[in-house]
Amino acid sequence: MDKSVKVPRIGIIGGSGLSKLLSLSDVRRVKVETPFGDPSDELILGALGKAQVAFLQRHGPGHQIPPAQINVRANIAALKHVGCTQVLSLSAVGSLREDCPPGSFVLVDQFIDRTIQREKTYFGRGLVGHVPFGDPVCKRMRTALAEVATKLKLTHVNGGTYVVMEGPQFSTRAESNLYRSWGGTVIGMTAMPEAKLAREAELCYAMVAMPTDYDCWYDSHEAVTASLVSERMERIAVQANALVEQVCAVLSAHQESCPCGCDRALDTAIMTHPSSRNPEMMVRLGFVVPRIIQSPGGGPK
Ligand SMILES: CSC[C@H]1O[C@H](OP(=O)(O)O)[C@H](O)[C@@H]1O
Ligand SMILES: Nc1ncnc2[nH]cnc12
Repeated sequence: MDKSVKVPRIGIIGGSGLSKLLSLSDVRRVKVETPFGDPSDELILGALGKAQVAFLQRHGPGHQIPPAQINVRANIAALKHVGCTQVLSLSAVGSLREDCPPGSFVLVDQFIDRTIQREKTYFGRGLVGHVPFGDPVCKRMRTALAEVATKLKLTHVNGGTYVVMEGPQFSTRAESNLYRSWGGTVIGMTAMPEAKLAREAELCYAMVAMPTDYDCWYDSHEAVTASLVSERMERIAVQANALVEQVCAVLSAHQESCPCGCDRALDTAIMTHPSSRNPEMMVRLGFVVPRIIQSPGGGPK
């Protein structure tokens, strides 16, 4: 890999209706091959103001990849490989709460993972690991997002639970009401396993959820359709871009180690004895977390 590609960057994952960043300059596209297969698309490297970023369309060019078939392991591995240390993820969601209307922003701090069909870990037989996940979102990133959202006078809620459903069909009304009774704030199909894999990759991760609809629970509002999601995302794109651009300026100043410990998640994670670790799995994990093989004596035990 060209060395100039690998500088400290902010990874930005764009979801439905957010296929590009409006003010990106010095743009170049790179194809990253990973031991986990191909990411959803080439990464778009560039500068957002003074911040170096890597943008990835989650559903691929022209929205070809459905939520359950996104190769999230490759997406996260590719972002890490080009030097990303923080990942800002954007997702169009249904709102489960009256006070998070379409057009607002929810700075998510928790998830309920209801997905069933997806590859969710870089670990496995021969290399067993369990990362802490009580606080799945990086507090330093979420604080920065809240400050910028306030400065931009965006309607936003700081904190909220994102229920991740399998899809691709939207929920039944009974399910939607069940998720509300669980304390869900928003519902979408893509935040998992993204957040889990970001933690295993020792990346800081934050999720900006953008409600486009009230799912199907709210009788006096239109129930969700894919067309409604696209239409509402078009309306919010300029505000979403402003939030991303301004928060990247703050995130790019995060040079020191993460106070929440996101960048050291593997320190306490690995169960398999060093002499019993599968060498191929170590190499694959090493693509994502190079320190695990670069410093066998000093890296995670
Ligand atoms: C087009 S409606 C359903 C689809 O939109 C959201 O995608 P993303 O999270 O990538 O913005 C939602 O999670 C579903 O995947
Ligand atoms: N109601 C909804 N359910 C799941 N994903 C969504 N994305 C946007 N709206 C959604």
